[in-house]
Amino acid sequence: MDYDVIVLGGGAPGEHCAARLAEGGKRVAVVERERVGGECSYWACIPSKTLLRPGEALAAARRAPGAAQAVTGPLDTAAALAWRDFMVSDYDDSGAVKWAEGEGIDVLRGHGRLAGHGRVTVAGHTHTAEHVVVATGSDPFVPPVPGLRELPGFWTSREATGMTAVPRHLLVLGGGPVGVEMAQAVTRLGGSASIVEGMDHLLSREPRPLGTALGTALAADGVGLHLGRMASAARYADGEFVLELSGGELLRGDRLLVATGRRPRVHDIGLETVGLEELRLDTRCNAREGLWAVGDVMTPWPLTHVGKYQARVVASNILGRPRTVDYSAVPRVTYTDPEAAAVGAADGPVTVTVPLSQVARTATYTRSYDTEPGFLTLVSDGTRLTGAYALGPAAGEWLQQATLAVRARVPLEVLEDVIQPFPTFSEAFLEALLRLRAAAGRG
Ligand SMILES: Cc1cc2nc3c(=O)[nH]c(=O)nc-3n(C[C@H](O)[C@H](O)[C@H](O)COP(=O)(O)OP(=O)(O)OC[C@H]3O[C@@H](n4cnc5c(N)ncnc54)[C@H](O)[C@@H]3O)c2cc1C
Ligand SMILES: NC(=O)c1ccc[n+]([C@@H]2O[C@H](COP(=O)([O-])OP(=O)(O)OC[C@H]3O[C@@H](n4cnc5c(N)ncnc54)[C@H](O)[C@@H]3O)[C@@H](O)[C@H]2O)c1
Repeated sequence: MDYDVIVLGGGAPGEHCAARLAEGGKRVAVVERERVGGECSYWACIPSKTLLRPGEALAAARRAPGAAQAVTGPLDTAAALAWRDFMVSDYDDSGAVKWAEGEGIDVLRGHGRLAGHGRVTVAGHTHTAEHVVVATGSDPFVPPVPGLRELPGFWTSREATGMTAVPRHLLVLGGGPVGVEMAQAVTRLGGSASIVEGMDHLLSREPRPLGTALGTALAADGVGLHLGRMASAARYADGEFVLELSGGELLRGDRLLVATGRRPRVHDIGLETVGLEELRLDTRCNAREGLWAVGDVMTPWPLTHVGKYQARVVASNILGRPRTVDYSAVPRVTYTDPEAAAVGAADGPVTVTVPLSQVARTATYTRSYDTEPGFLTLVSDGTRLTGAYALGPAAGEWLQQATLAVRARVPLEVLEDVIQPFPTFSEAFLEALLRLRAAAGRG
């Protein structure tokens, strides 16, 4: 055997799996055909969060009397884009490769393909290993809207996160996390944006109240919202992209971002050579003897932290410590301002909502504390927390106590006995838990 484990795909989950295995004493190689670090590092999480941050910082200052008066000039777009370039290492993965080598991981450059059990062919050479971990990620999905797939020059998330100039008006097809984050980034970097979303609320995978409240916040930023609308045609005319909506309305923009979801990258990876027509995993993320998968290629939630979680589960199993995945408490955060965060179940027998305006932190955070959308919803089966979601400043940070509570199955009585610091957004849990216990008939 050349290796104990070959990881096919060097995105964040693949890297993470390889590092855990190398730490555990395994001989590991990662196969990567593009850049070590994958989508997240260069064209997804990192650049999108970096592009959102200048607008968020500026808006926070403008909401705080005293700081607002110090904001006298426009946002420096060139500096914001240069920060993005720095954060993606100018699209150069030599730092990531150096890191991998430092961990004792071999990087095999080129397109990898399974060539039978425990065999992976890269650049004409076949390498052998006891285990193979498929971590090939996902590609953007472009829907079959008439004219769209043939349209030259439309953006997917790669071009949007890599923008070298801010669009005057960005048309966004799809109101999921990619669409809403990029629409707000563009709007706050000095452009404008409209979102067309087929469902009747943004963030269609999340609870309706969360997507609806985010819509209110984005509309206040000036983002145009066309909800419950499908594009019936797309074209380029007179120097502009044109989206025709069901009902005949026309939207125009100098750029078009298609953000309508992603599909697993399973094309030409040789699944048939190991007798598989498709990847199906058990709760250990195992497809068959010696074949595992992590990350977007096979996941209930295509998120970096979920892929890295799967990676830890797989590494643990390969290292002889049996472990299975538990998806009951998957945290999701959309990094708009305000943030939209959710974990666990969207609905349950007992559900309560409290507005953020009633916690003292909100009033110390912004002068417009009672007019901005913000809330915390808790979902329970009557004895434990089974889900939670929130919209508000840094909601992705303070909602994580709900992630722990759901995952650890903390009884409501214990949660209510938790001391929350004053004044924090976390104090919203106090009132919400009181109401939850009353609603569950246990107050
Ligand atoms: C705009 C955007 C923003 C996002 N923001 C967030 C966020 O804030 N937080 C979050 O948790 N998630 C976010 N995501 C999702 C996150 O980017 C993905 O979940 C994550 O990148 C998946 O990692 P992966 O390793 O499975 O796939 P990838 O990152 O795509 O990595 C797979 C790697 O495998 C390589 N590869 C594929 N096939 C082969 C082959 N046959 N041979 C050799 N190499 C191959 C590819 O080149 C790639 O480098 C975002 C996604 C987008 C599009
Ligand atoms: N902050 C984050 O964690 C973050 C940020 C960006 C992306 N991501 C991940 O990347 C993945 C891809 O994101 P995404 O936003 O592209 O996908 P998505 O599947 O989450 O959202 C796509 C949206 O497009 C809509 N849609 C699909 N076809 C349409 C059509 N023809 N017309 C109008 N609307 C249509 C869907 O209803 C859906 O709301 C997500 O699953 C998410 O997990 C995460």
